[in-house]
Amino acid sequence: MPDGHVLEFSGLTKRFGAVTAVDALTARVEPGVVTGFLGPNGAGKTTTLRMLLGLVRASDGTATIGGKRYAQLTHPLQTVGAALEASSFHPGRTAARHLAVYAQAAGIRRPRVDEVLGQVGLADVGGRKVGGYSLGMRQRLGLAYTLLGDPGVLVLDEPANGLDPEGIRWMRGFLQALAAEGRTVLVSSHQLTEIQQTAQDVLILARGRLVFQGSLRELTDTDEQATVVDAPDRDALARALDAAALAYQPMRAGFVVAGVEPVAVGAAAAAQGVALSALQRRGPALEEVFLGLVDGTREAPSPTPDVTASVEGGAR
Ligand SMILES: Nc1ncnc2c1ncn2[C@@H]1O[C@H](COP(=O)(O)OP(=O)(O)OP(=O)(O)O)[C@@H](O)[C@H]1O
Repeated sequence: MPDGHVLEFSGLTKRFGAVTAVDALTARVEPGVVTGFLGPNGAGKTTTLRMLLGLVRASDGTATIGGKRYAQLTHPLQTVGAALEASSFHPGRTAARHLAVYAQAAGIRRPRVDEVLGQVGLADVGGRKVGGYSLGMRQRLGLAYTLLGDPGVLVLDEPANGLDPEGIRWMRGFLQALAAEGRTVLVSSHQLTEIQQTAQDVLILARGRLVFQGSLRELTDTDEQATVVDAPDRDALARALDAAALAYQPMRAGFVVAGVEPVAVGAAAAAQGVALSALQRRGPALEEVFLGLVDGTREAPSPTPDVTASVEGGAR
């Protein structure tokens, strides 16, 4: 099994004239998990990936794969498989022929072509000309190309573009399986919803700057917790909350009590003998946090508080 490598960006900067497309990006991408590279259109994701792959020269800083710049890799296709958005395939060539050309150039044995076509679900159509491929089939072909050298690192730009819901589900499972094998998988997207169910970690870029790096779980681990509580007798519940001086907002799913833990809300209800039908903690919606970070109205969540660290440390 190929080893994943750490991807490291250090002060990475790219200026196009007056435009700073990527601004002092410092981040690490670890093997073994799918990492989402998120940001709105124009945030600088593609430019970052192009610098990582040696396609664009950085104005400043470095981007390395296992400690080496792309140009220093002895066997690039066997180390990192990359599919950037505009992967172009000659329409008059078959998918198998395309892959065979790349395989030969990289010293990869020919049977590998059929293997990767099978892996991405194109085994039956590998002999067809790419000109007749749907966008989703081209995406799969792009992925097949990245897998040719059985690399430990995969870098994919918007791989779900053009896929139907079934294709998106397939891609999700496929990328997670590759990461579970120990590979490094970096996937860019401008849509949180696309990444949400695939990635464990995320880097979020806005206007060329890193606004968040961490796990998706940490992203919503903010102070904006609330408790949602409900009871068959809502009037009695309202009286119990009033008696405990807890402010609440009636919603369809129950009452939302902002900034109060479920245990305190449950105790208030119990004190008045009110039976509950629901009691749960609610964090801010992920989408809300993402958009706030991107438009600058929200700060990145602070590092996990000490109390959580010691609980987790104690459990180990
Ligand atoms: N070759 C170039 N010359 C001049 N400006 C460029 C060039 N390439 C990118 N830019 C600019 O750099 C910024 C970042 O673009 P980039 O394509 O990296 O963003 P992105 O996050 O990948 O967006 P998208 O999701 O739309 O691809 C944009 O303002 C873009 O116009």
